[in-house]
This record gives sequence, C-alpha cells and structure tokens, in this order.
Amino acid sequence: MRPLLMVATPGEAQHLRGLGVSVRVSGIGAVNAALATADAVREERPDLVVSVGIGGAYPSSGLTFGDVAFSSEMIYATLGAMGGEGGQEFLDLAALGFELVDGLHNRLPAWDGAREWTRRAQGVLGEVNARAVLGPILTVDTVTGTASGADILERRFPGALVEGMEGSAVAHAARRLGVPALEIRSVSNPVGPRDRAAWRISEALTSLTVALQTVLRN
Ligand SMILES: O=C(O)c1cccc(C(=O)CC[C@H]2O[C@@H](n3cnc4c(=O)[nH]cnc43)[C@H](O)[C@@H]2O)c1
Repeated sequence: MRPLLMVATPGEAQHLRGLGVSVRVSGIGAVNAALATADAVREERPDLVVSVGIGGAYPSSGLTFGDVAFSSEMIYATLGAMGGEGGQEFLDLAALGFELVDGLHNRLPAWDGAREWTRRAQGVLGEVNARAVLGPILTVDTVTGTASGADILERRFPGALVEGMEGSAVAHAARRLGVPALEIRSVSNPVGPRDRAAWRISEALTSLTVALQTVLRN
C-alpha cells in the first residue's frame, strides 16, 4: 500500500515524519487542502489518501483528549443554504439540487478499510486508556466556538464525532482523481465555548502518531 498523509500544518507534519510514508502540508482550510491534495496525488500516485490532524470533539461523541476518530464518512457540514421557517433550516446540496461529485452531495464515503484500521488502532490506544472510534467527521470553515453552535451541528448530523477544517476537501480532491480517502483526527479540544487554554495539542499529536504507527505497520 502507498498511502499519502495530508496535514494542515508543519507542526502536525513534524510529529509524523518518522512514519516512513509521504506526508504533505496543505495549509489550513478546504481550499488549501483540495489544491495541495490534487498536486500531491498527481505527483506521488498514492493508492490511499489520508487526511490527518487534530480536531474538536462534539459533546455527544463522548470523546476526549487523545481519543482518535476514524471517518466512516467525511461531511461538508456547512455547504448549502439556510432557509425554511425563520431561515433556521439547513438545506444541503441535495435539497438545493446540486451535485458535488459522482452523484454525491455533502457526504463523501470513506475508504472501505476504515473499520479495520479503527479496530487495529483501538488495540493499541486501549493500552493508554484512549479510544479509537469510527463515525462521521465534519468539515467546517469556522471553528465552532459556542455550545449552541455545537448543538446545531450535532442535530444536523447525528453521530458526528469530531470537526476539522480539511477532511472533506482532501477526500473530494482525491475522489476526483480516482483515489480512495479516509480522515483520522485526534481530539485536541472539545467543540463548544472557545477556551484556547484548554487545547491539548501535544497529547492529541502523540496518540495520533501511535494510531498511525499501528495502522500503517501492516
Ligand atoms: O481559537 C483559536 O485561538 C485558535 C488558535 C490556534 C489555532 C486555531 C485553529 O483554528 C486551528 C485549526 C486547525 O486545527 C484543526 N482543528 C482543531 N480543532 C478544531 C476544531 O475544534 N474545529 C475545527 N478545526 C479544528 C483544523 O482542522 C485546522 O487545521 C484556533
């Protein structure tokens, strides 16, 4: 297998350089992520693209610092329109009659090995009291900074585990070039009221590295 890891920041890349696979830095956000993924796929011809990084955990996920979310699907959580009664209803691309790619709308299915990778990561993370969980991962353009914002997204996408700012765009670009994709995010912060002091980035990057070492080994 020739996986390509896409990260947003040099700090994330630094932790992952020793894994023996290609790691590319895109910059923050969906546009950077899509453009960098397209360039990297054309240059390196991977057979799997993995969007990896830190992320915020939704309260209902039960995930906490250092837990690792594996995507069952990557969802553009805010791509659509607000409408309906009082303008409070989210209309996704399907409701608007627009296709994203290949007949898909906001949701991009993950690579079909995602469940097996989650199982393997759970084996090793369990030893340090962290968890690996499979479920939807949301992509947002703005870090959610309020409890009501978290609540809105959890209602819109039941079962959502974590949010980040690049995963759907990485998967989208990879899909357009015929390569399967997966997103893996380690929890650095809860989604909710902004508290920058509470972020635990180092802990998140350590368990992300452990999880990746395990799944990439076989
Ligand atoms: O709120 C701040 O002051 C702040 C300070 C430093 C960095 C940020 C970011 O927005 C980093 C975004 C970066 O990290 C990923 N990430 C991590 N946690 C979250 C989250 O809760 N919601 C969305 N994205 C998150 C994201 O993928 C970016 O690559 C903010």
